[in-house]
Amino acid sequence: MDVVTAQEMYEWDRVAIKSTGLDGRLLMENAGRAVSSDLEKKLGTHQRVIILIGAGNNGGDGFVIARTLLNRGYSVEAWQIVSDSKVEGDARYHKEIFIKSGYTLYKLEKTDDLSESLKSADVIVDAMLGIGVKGRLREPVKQVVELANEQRAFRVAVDLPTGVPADEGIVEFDAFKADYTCIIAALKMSALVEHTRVYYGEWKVCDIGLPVKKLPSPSRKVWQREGGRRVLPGRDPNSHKGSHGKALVVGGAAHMPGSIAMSAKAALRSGAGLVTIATPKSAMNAVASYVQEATFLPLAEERGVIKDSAGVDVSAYDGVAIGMGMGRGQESNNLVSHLISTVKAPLLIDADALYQLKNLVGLLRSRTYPTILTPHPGEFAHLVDQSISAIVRSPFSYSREFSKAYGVYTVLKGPATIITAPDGSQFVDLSGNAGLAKGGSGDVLSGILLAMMLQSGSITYALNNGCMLHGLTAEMLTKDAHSMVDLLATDLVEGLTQTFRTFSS
Ligand SMILES: NC(=O)C1=CN([C@@H]2O[C@H](COP(=O)(O)OP(=O)(O)OC[C@H]3O[C@@H](n4cnc5c(N)ncnc54)[C@H](O)[C@@H]3O)[C@@H](O)[C@H]2O)[C@@H](O)CC1
Ligand SMILES: [K+]
Repeated sequence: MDVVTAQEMYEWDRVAIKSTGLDGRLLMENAGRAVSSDLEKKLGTHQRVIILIGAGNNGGDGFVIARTLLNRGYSVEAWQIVSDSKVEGDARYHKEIFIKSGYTLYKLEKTDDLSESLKSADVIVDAMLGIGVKGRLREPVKQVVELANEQRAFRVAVDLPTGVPADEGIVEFDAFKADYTCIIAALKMSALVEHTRVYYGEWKVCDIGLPVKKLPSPSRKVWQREGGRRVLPGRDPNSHKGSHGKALVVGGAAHMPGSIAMSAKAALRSGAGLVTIATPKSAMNAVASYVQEATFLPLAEERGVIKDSAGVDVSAYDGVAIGMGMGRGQESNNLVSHLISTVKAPLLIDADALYQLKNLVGLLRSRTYPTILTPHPGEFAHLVDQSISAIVRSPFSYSREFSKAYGVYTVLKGPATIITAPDGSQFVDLSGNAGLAKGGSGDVLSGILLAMMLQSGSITYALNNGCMLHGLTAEMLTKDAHSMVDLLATDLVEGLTQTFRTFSS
């Protein structure tokens, strides 16, 4: 599923019309019908529907929806909220068909009249503005949006909620608050960004018959379960432990043995052949009691945390992850820079090692093997010297810029996790739920990602699938055994068993 900006959507529209001769009015008819059919699944036959229609093509979709639902016998009032002279082009064409079909068009003259109608509505459909919105809402749209938001009716947006920008990064806006959004043709970027996604409610993308083969690819996609399943690494019947990769996880401290232990166990549960844990000697017993299958590489320590361990030999491993529960003291800085310079295999940098990376970021460019960073927005903000709110408002551009500048894979974690490759191509993983918002989930993810990389020819597929397996496990566990409140990271490690049994079969 592609994710587009407003500009990319307009380009799709242009290419579709130019390359095939499809008429814009036909696309509008398709859009309106697709939305109507989707909406019908949510409508009771006696429910009163009010459709709010604006001046542009989003309003044009509204005329088609109103006509289609009225033709199908629903109780619909269509309200044009702008003056007649503003309705032009394809929207005007569909307005005329609506009127010639014998239906009444209500026009906004006194807000009180619309207000009365809205009060008795069961469903309010917003076809006022779509991807063409510019800046804060102007009157009369602003007032109508405020009125609609006050009602108890079920609110449905067409394409995107009026006022919400299609792109990331725009902070000042007023918007229709939808319970459900029927998105036209392609998912808009703002549906995945924290401060705008809340306005969409639940959503679905409706197909309007664009010529898929002809459309330019936006190089930004949602990673989907079926695609993921197809590229999940299998288990060769003749394989042995060496066939599935030797992993090294580096981190832990005497007062924080849990993180590295969970990463190691998650890596084993995700199919790594052998896992070695490099940790201070004083943390080893605690870690070993949780992961009996791992071997150990004791590291020099001072007061329970890793001390300068620059000499540690990492040549024997097929993949390395560093940072989980390591602590942020300067002592481990040399170790991080040593691994960046010497690991001749995929190197995943997480948690406290991301913190250390700030002074070492220039070294990343010299790596010839894949480097993977797995920050949450706070860690990423620290790394790139931005505020957390700047990152969560523009996660796509910040992670793309960073990945391209330093030649690394960035896994920016969140409700929509964005996985960016060094060439700037991006995938979004939407699996998981709020049960994951707890200490330790990230450690488990690092272990899964490391194991997936050992077993897959493609780092991107490994990361996408690793994020998805992690999220699916949370979803599965909170469906039966757990709630989102009590779910623990160790539950995720154990839950991987069922995810692999069901997802990879
Ligand atoms: N393939 C496509 O791209 C298709 C797009 N369609 C629809 O067309 C929409 C885009 O149409 P348009 O480009 O006409 O744009 P919109 O319909 O989103 O908005 C344009 C109108 O909004 C007004 N406007 C902009 N900012 C405003 C503000 N802050 N306050 C008040 N009024 C404001 C403009 O004056 C203009 O009249 C899509 O969202 C979708 O609903 C569909 O008709 C089908 C095909
Ligand atoms: K809309």
